[in-house]
Parts: sequence; C-alpha cells; structure tokens
Amino acid sequence: MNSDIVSQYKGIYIAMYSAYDEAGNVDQDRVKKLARYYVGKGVKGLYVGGSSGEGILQNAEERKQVLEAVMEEVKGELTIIVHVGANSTREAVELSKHAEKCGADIISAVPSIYYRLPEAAVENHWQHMIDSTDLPFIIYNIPQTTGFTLSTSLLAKLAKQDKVIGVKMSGESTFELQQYKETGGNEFLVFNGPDEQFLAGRIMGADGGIGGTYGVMPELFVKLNRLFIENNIEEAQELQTQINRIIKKLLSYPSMYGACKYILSLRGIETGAPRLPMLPVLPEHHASLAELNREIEETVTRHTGA
Ligand SMILES: CC(=O)N[C@@H]([C@@H](O)[C@H](O)[C@H](O)CO)[C@@H](O)CC(=O)C(=O)O
Repeated sequence: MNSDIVSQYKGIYIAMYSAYDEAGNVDQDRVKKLARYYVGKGVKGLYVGGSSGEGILQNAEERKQVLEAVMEEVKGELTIIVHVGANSTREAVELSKHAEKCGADIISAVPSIYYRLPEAAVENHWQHMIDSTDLPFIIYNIPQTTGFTLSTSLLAKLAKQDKVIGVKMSGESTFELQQYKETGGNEFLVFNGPDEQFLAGRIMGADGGIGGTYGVMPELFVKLNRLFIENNIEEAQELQTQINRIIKKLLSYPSMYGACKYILSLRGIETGAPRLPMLPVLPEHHASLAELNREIEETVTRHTGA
C-alpha cells in the first residue's frame, strides 16, 4: 500500500445517486450519464452505492450493475470508492470481490444493521471484507442510521492494518471526528460526512468530504475545500452558510434524494425517482425545486464564475 495515503486520496467525493428507468429498474445508461456529468467538476471521485446511492435498497445484482456502469464510464478519470456493506457478511464479501474485479479503487462498508450486534461481530463482519480483496478499506460510520457508533478502540485496532486506510465520519460530532483523526494518525484518512458541517469537519481534521448534496452542487464543495486550503476562513464560512440555506431547503421535501434527483433532471440528467420507501417528489414540489435549482446555479456562478 502506498505510504502517502492521505495525499493520494484526500478530496471531495460525491455520494452518487443511483439511476433508474421509469419502472424503477437500474438504468445503466442513466448511471453512466450521471457519472460523466461529474467529470471535470474538480471532484476527486465518487462514492458508489452508499446511503445516497440506495445500495441498501438494492439487491446484489443491481448493486453490481450500478458499479459496472460507473466503471465503464469513468474508470481512470475519477477515484471510485464502493460501498459494499450488506446485512450478511456473505453478501458484503461477494460485493467486495466484485468491486475488485471491476477495478474499483477502494471498498467501504457500514456495519450490518437490524440486529444490535456487539462490537466483536461488527469487527468480524468488516474483517471478512478486508481480507477478501487487496483493495484498501474505509470504515463507514453513520450511527444515526445504523445504531452503531465506531469506538476509538475499534478504530485503533482496525487501523493497524495497512489496508484500513480511513473512516467516513457521517456522525454529527466534530469532536468524535477529531478523535478519529487523532487515533488514526496523520496517515489515516478521515472524511467529513454531514455536508452542513463540511468546513467544521475540515477544521477539526478531516482530509476531505463525501456527501450526497455535493451531487447537485459539486462546484460549491470544491470551492469550499479550496477556500479552506487557502486559509480563507471568512469566505469559506460565508459559502458554507449559503450552502446550508440550500441544504435546509433540500431537507424540507418528503425525501431529499427525490429533491436532488429532480434538480438533476432539470439539468437533463434523468435518474428516475428514489426507490421506495423513499418518497418521490410530487408535482406540487416542481416549481419550488425549479426555483432552488436556479438558486444553486446562481450561487455557483457567483462563487466560481462558471
Ligand atoms: C445521514 C446522511 O445521509 N448523510 C449524508 C449527507 O450527505 C447528508 O445527506 C447531508 O449532509 C444532508 O443532511 C452522507 O454523509 C451520506 C453519504 O455520504 C452517502 O450517501 O453514503
């Protein structure tokens, strides 16, 4: 494994939505078009099949179809992290091996959900994925949905392995994020998860971010990241505030995924409705989402000149 992991992989990763046809089946052409849309936006890569990607709502075959389409379209142009987490260890290992076969760069996983598993079971679950390929592994910590909080002691244990290169911290505590960074050390990647706190996460030690709302405004997160790197905290804070006005509106719809997908459709990128039980947007939401799309595009122009 490359010793300078952080400089190799740090940056902005879009937690990419999945794309379906009108009947709700995975549509590989649409997946490819969406992946292509993100090339040239300045992001480091894509996080495929995560929360925003609804991997957990798809069967293994569908998850493979999504990844295969992404790899066919953008392999070598963007760094691809694949979420392979599944309830059964057997399925997660199958997806891990498939990711390696497709040429993905990194695998990542949430714990198994539903059963309130003890830490030893979660560790064993992750270890099977880690051992099943030669790919680097990023722990996905998202306690508000899984009910499992990664402890610093488990992180320290896992991070001793060369293959375990980082953590995606989607929990909201920037104190915990900082503790993960301190525990993992300088050569251990920490990605900020809550997009509303990107700047806070970076200040507390994150090396970049992985987020779902980046998908409708990647340029703004790339700019925000640059402002942080340039130590222009005042302007960064101002931009994060504007981003948060947008996120607050996105969160006010029955499903944020549906809202983001509708906004993408206004730009000619069709991804279908979110998968049930995620609620779709309704016709009555269309006008306000068109307005929000305009707000995003104006903000991008104002901040990047694009
Ligand atoms: C809890 C949750 O879903 N968090 C999202 C954020 O991108 C989130 O949608 C955003 O901050 C809006 O709240 C990401 O951390 C999840 C993510 O990256 C993913 O889709 O895998």
